Amino acid sequence: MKTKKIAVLQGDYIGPEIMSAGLEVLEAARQGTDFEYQIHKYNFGGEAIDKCGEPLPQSTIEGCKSSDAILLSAIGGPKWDKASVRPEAGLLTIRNELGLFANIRPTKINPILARKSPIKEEVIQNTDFVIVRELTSGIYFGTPRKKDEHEAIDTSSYTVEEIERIMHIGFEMSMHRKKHVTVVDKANVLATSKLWREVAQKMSNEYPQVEVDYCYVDAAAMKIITQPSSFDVVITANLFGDILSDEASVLTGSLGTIPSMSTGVNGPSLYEPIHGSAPDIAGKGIADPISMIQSIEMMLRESFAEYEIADRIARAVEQTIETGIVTPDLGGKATTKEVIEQIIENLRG
Ligand SMILES: NC(=O)C1=CN([C@@H]2O[C@H](COP(=O)(O)OP(=O)(O)OC[C@H]3O[C@@H](n4cnc5c(N)ncnc54)[C@H](O)[C@@H]3O)[C@@H](O)[C@H]2O)C=CC1
Ligand SMILES: CC(C)CC(=O)C(=O)O
Ligand SMILES: [Mg+2]
Repeated sequence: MKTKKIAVLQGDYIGPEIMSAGLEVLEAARQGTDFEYQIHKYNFGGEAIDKCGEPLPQSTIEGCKSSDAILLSAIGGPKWDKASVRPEAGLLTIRNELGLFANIRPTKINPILARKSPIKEEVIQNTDFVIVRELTSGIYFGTPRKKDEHEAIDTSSYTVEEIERIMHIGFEMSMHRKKHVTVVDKANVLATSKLWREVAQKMSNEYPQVEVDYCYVDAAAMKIITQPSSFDVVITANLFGDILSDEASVLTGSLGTIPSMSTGVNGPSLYEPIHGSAPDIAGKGIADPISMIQSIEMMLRESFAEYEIADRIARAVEQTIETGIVTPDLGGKATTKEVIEQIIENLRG
């Protein structure tokens, strides 16, 4: 079997802490199997600004393009908030450079974690949906963009082609799930959202088996909390998907547990937690590593078809949560290191 090349962007603040935790679990899980990989680390984000003067050096783009998959933890933080080019700009550019237009963010309730959720168990039970977020267009990429002392402008723009390709991913995904798509937009106000609906309505004719409904983003924000099990595949624009996925993470107990995959037409996919670099807890040894570990699990399934290793990781994480060895975001007292040690012990079980 060919050795897989994994590009690693370890990020800022808690980034390196959760990345090394995740890689330890990957190494423990693949032992005794024929899955071979090589890690190649590249400078990215704030770390790259410090070392190379820019958040996304060309060598990082090239290294990522030549890899089989990319692992990213999280970038940014107060150290670079006043930088002329912030780490976040590097994140947007890498998504664009690699053509990663679809960001898949799952929200699935684990019965053990359900007890940690601030939402009532009877409300969240049976929740299992994915947010399919458009990732390389919309207001995060709009021009003109302007800010001076008197005025600031952001522009949101979508073409039919950009909407069609993300709709296609979402509809296809629904065919392997409950065949239910919810298109989330603000079509009562925004021109881009009106176009989203038109494209969605046309595409729904190609998928007669799929039940499609439409929901304004403000109502969707409410329904995610009150009726989360009513969703299957949520297809939405860049900004709305960013916000709704952080909201959805509350259902599972913590933002620190949610992975994601960003994918495009060709080239490697990128796997990363949905959260940021959590500067408030960096260096304390208490960052929840589960989001990073689940991102690695997702990589094993989606990029490498290593289902057996991925399943073993999933079970080891679940067993660890069951024994109550969890970090403070999930109401526990364990450190990142203790969580990892327990997961590895379960893997060796
Ligand atoms: N993909 C990326 O790299 C992203 C980067 N960011 C950047 O991260 C920086 C911090 O942003 P914030 O708004 O504070 O969002 P954040 O997601 O970093 O943190 C929000 C809250 O969640 C907690 N949290 C996040 N991940 C956790 C984990 N694994 N374990 C335990 N608790 C966790 C944090 O401690 C904090 O209280 C900013 O510079 C922001 O731009 C934000 C989102 C995504
Ligand atoms: C920091 C932003 C550019 C990205 C973000 O919040 C996200 O992708 O979840
Ligand atoms: Mg976000």
